[in-house]
Amino acid sequence: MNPQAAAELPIVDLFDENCKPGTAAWVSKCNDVRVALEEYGCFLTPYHQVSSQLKDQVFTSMQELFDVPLENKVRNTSEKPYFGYFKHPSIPLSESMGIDHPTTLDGTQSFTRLMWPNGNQRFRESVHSYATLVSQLDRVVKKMVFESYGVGKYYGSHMDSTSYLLRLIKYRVPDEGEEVENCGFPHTDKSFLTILHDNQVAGLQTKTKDGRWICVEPSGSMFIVMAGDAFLAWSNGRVHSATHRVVTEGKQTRYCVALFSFSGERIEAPVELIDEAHPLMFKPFENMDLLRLYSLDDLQKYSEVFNGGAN
Ligand SMILES: O=C(O)CCC(=O)C(=O)O
Ligand SMILES: [Fe+2]
Repeated sequence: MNPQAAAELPIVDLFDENCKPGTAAWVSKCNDVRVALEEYGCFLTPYHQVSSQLKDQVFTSMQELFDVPLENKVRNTSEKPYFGYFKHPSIPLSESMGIDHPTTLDGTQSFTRLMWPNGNQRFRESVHSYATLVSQLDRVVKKMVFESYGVGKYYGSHMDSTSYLLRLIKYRVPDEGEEVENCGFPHTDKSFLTILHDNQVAGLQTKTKDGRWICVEPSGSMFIVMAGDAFLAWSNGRVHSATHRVVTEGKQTRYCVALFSFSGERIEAPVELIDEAHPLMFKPFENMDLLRLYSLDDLQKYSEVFNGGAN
């Protein structure tokens, strides 16, 4: 069945005027955010703190970035999977690069130096401002969900331990005559939360709980907030982590900026979220271990471990 182009995903405006922490409007908004994440695993939100000008700068900078020579791109390495330059035969149209700690000047500076040894101030500044602003959206969403579950007391230490990865992703147009099987690599994110924004070229699809694929409208003025598997585990299975994929039409290049947040604390459901109706679903684990476990690079290694492989 073809995916539906449904305006079905919830839209939650987190920053409307009346919505200040402590007010009834805030409590009701927290509820909307929580319910959206429980039902769909994602929602759309307008976020005007990132100006149109800044978005344009980021996407223009991304075009420049993917034009740097491959020998520069491959300098973007990391011991953490998906934090570096990534291109995989199973997703032939896409390549991505990762900026670790993008909300710090050091993080954006060292990445920029790898790509442009003589510097590229416009790139560094726009990416740093973008990541900083979007990380504030990440904070608000989590504050709302934690409060909505009545466990706001864990929010501070959770955020203190949180780290970010900014992944810049390109989906190219296939070359003439190039046959590609574009099945879009369905997956769930291993992050706690992911916030996506694209250059208004469609492609993202998410799977509903009842198994239907729906096309997410190109983001435009909206940002897509999506829960990852770590959030699901922390919430003891209440938050849904939606399977999603990117299937582009192949007529225009799609760029997507994804801010992933990872918890530095052990992922462990708060005791308040465990009861008879909700017995503990997951043993405590480290967010980064989850990422490593599922990385494409490491699947081979782990399948050997699981199969008891001797070598
Ligand atoms: O390009 C997109 O919209 C989504 C990318 C994505 O799902 C990911 O990088 O995990
Ligand atoms: Fe994803």
